[in-house]
Amino acid sequence: MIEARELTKRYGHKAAVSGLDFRVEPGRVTGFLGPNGAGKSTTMRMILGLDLPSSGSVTVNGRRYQGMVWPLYEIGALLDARAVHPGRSAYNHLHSLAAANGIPRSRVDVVLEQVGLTAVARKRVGGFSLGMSQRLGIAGALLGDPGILLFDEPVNGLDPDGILWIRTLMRSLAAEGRTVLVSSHLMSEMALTADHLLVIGEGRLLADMSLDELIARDATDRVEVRAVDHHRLAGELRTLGGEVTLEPDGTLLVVGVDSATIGELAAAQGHVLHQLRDVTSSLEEAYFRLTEDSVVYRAPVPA
Ligand SMILES: Nc1ncnc2c1ncn2[C@@H]1O[C@H](COP(=O)(O)OP(=O)(O)OP(=O)(O)O)[C@@H](O)[C@H]1O
Repeated sequence: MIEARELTKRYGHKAAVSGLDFRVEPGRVTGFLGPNGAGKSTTMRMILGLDLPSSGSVTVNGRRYQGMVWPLYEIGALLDARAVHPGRSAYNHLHSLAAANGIPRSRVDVVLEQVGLTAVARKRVGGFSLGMSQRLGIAGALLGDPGILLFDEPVNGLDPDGILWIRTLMRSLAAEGRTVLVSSHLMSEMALTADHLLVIGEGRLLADMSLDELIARDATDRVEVRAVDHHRLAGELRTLGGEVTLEPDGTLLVVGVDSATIGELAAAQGHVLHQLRDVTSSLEEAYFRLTEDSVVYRAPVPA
């Protein structure tokens, strides 16, 4: 388990992370979300002892990372997959990591097999594709067979096969009872991978809840209707108390009247419908609404 208490990091006058309180529990994948500059990497670096908190604390299995004798047995991390000496082979890279951390050499073959790099183990890392480098980074994280794993943007730049592989790996690590914390900007991927979410904005905790709860909290039940005479139908739905938005393509978005009622009204009034469907909120929509006030870097939307 990872536990942060009032975790704060200031750079000069600016707080990158402000009073974060959270627990990352075992047995599930916890997604770590937030806009650019929200403080995700800074938090991960503090968990791993690469940065010291200005105040507050963060512990791994109840202890600070700096106090661990052999940390790779407790927590493994993928932060920057390209941060590997390019002239080394995958095998040598993992072997030296194992040797420096008191991990038996036999684990190197095990993790190479686990990430599918056995066939290229003797090749120079400098010639690896991004996907192969990510796999090597993950092999390094798994080397000590730790109970806690941290992945910073693990699917960045990966092809669909690579993304599916990482998703499956994370789910199986969590199913084995491990603690898995993963940051990502890909909402559709997070919706498929994470059970629980921590959302931060401008260094502050915005949400700490299950994926289902976050989506349900934001949900506004809407119905999408396409009708031949959409202007007449829109008027009739407004008379029923519906809030109706007319999209440029003629689609009506209706809040406040359910799809069964709309279907019955359409039949009674002789409307020809081309579409009638319930729309549920996605994680992406819930995320946008949650973080809209804390986006630091925002470009103007093209007209
Ligand atoms: N070494 C540093 N010195 C000064 N400011 C820093 C340093 N590291 C991070 N920051 C600032 O702290 C804030 C949080 O940055 P951080 O990289 O943790 O965000 P992030 O959520 O990981 O962003 P991204 O999604 O873009 O990776 C940013 O405003 C960043 O500019």
